[in-house]
Amino acid sequence: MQHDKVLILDFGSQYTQLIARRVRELNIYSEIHPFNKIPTNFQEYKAVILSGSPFSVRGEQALHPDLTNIRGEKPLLAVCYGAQYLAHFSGGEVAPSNTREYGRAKLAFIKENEAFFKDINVGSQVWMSHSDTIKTLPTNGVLIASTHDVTNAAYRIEGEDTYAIQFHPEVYHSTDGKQLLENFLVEIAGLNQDWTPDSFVEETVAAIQEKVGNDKVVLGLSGGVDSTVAAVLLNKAIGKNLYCIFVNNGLLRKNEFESVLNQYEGMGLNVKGVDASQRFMDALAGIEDPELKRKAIGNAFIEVFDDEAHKLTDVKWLAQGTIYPDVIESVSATGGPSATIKSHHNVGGLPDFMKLKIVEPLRAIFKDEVRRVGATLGIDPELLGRHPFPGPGLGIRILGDITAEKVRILQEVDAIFINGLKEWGLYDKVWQAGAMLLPVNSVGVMGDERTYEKCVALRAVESTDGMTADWVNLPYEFLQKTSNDIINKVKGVNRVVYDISSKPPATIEWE
Ligand SMILES: Nc1ncnc2c1ncn2[C@@H]1O[C@H](COP(=O)(O)OP(=O)(O)OP(=O)(O)O)[C@@H](O)[C@H]1O
Ligand SMILES: O=c1[nH]c(=O)c2[nH+]cn([C@@H]3O[C@H](COP(=O)(O)O)[C@@H](O)[C@H]3O)c2[nH]1
Ligand SMILES: NC(=O)CC[C@H](N)C(=O)O
Ligand SMILES: [Mg+2]
Repeated sequence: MQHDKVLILDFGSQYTQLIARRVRELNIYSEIHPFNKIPTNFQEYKAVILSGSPFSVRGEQALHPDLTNIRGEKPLLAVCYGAQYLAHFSGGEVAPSNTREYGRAKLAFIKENEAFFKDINVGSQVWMSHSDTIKTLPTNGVLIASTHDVTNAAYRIEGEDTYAIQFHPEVYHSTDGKQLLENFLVEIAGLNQDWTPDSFVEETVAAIQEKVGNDKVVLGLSGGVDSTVAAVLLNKAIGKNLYCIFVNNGLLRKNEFESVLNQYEGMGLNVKGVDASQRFMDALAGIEDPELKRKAIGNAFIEVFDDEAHKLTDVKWLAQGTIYPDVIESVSATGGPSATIKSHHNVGGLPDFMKLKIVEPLRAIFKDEVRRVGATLGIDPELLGRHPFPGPGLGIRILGDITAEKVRILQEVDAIFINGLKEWGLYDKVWQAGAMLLPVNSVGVMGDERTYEKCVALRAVESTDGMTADWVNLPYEFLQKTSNDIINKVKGVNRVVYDISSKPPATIEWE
């Protein structure tokens, strides 16, 4: 079954992913594409949303795509920069506002009988984040809402399904934001709300069967949520033709290789554990730069998969548990205006020599959606509740070069922290937690002796999808106990700090 889908054109706003999520929460499928790369299957999208942007419409670097083939052709919703640019493009005027507006505002005027504002009333709170303002509406523009400070807070274009808003409906602080998106997508654009986890499973299984047919597939299985859900989906689709490979890269958590392999027993998956720790350690020797480390790890993974694929005859596909944020963060919204933050190890693409085609059934969905799909597939809730753990593992939590001794230290520290969270009933309250080994020695005194040893940082965050995150307010008693345990039990560490930075700007992993 084909679902109605929404095209979100990204101008680089930090909130673009949130727009996609809000739309999907309405059970409508949405995709983000860079503003300057309209997909060739444009006709298949039922509605278009223009995102906000860090740029100014008036600036030299302004992003000015041609909207002629979009405006009036498809239902269009323009948000913030999108609304400003739509005005600018269509005969209106944008100017700097007297004060930069950031934060909450209330709708003070709403035009009557507008389907766009169905079930939304004067007084509704909206979230503003802009320093430009729409001074004059575009040709045929009709004012449909204002706040106390912003007259042109929402407008539409007469005779078209074109709507524009200065505020951000995708941000939770816009209390009726979801209703507004629903009004636009369902009332005005007439999209169906039928994209659900059940339908996702059914269609993905069918799509995999059609794509890979009778071919053999190898899958990188990590013990994490994403690859496990991908494996179960593929297993449902192609059964015995799926060969799962779990690589010990020497950068896993303490005892994780063995315990994960045990955990998969009884799930009906065909899993092989491959110990390649030495290969990774050799590849990483002496490398300090985070991006070079990531690349070295990514390459070593590829070599191991290639070797393993050669041991089986006739393998044509490599499957991975890549999810949407991996894709977005690695390739700057697929070549778009946002910056590359870090190269995720699994998104670089495969070298030509491998001749394997890629199958990534979760490539278009977010983490919480992956968990919902996993639940629909009947996967153990404990497994689905596992914190994310990056493919490069402890390799990107040991700042600077990696040695076997540093890995050992960090494994011990991490185990104390994570087991502590479980014992204290805090594990499920935290989205992700881990420890970083800093390239810093500091002075301590232990048993009247001077020590000069390593410092570790603990990090625990709340998040929904890893795109934004906030540090967790863990109880002092817990931090105190954990710090004591680490310093007393892990040789080589004499100082523990707790990371109290949110993302943005501080990413979850330190490298
Ligand atoms: N040790 C590993 N062995 C084999 N494949 C791996 C390993 N680590 C990562 N991968 C591959 O890289 C992909 C991306 O890793 P990532 O950590 O983002 O996902 P995950 O491990 O499946 O889930 P989670 O985010 O919950 O940790 C995985 O889905 C898997 O295909
Ligand atoms: O499979 C992965 N390969 C990688 O290279 C990688 N880098 C970061 N992460 C995970 O992604 C989420 C966001 O991480 P950052 O805030 O550090 O960018 C967090 O959940 C990170 O653990 C990775 N996962
Ligand atoms: N959030 C946005 O899209 C902001 C748009 C533009 N950069 C402004 O400051 O007005
Ligand atoms: Mg993982």
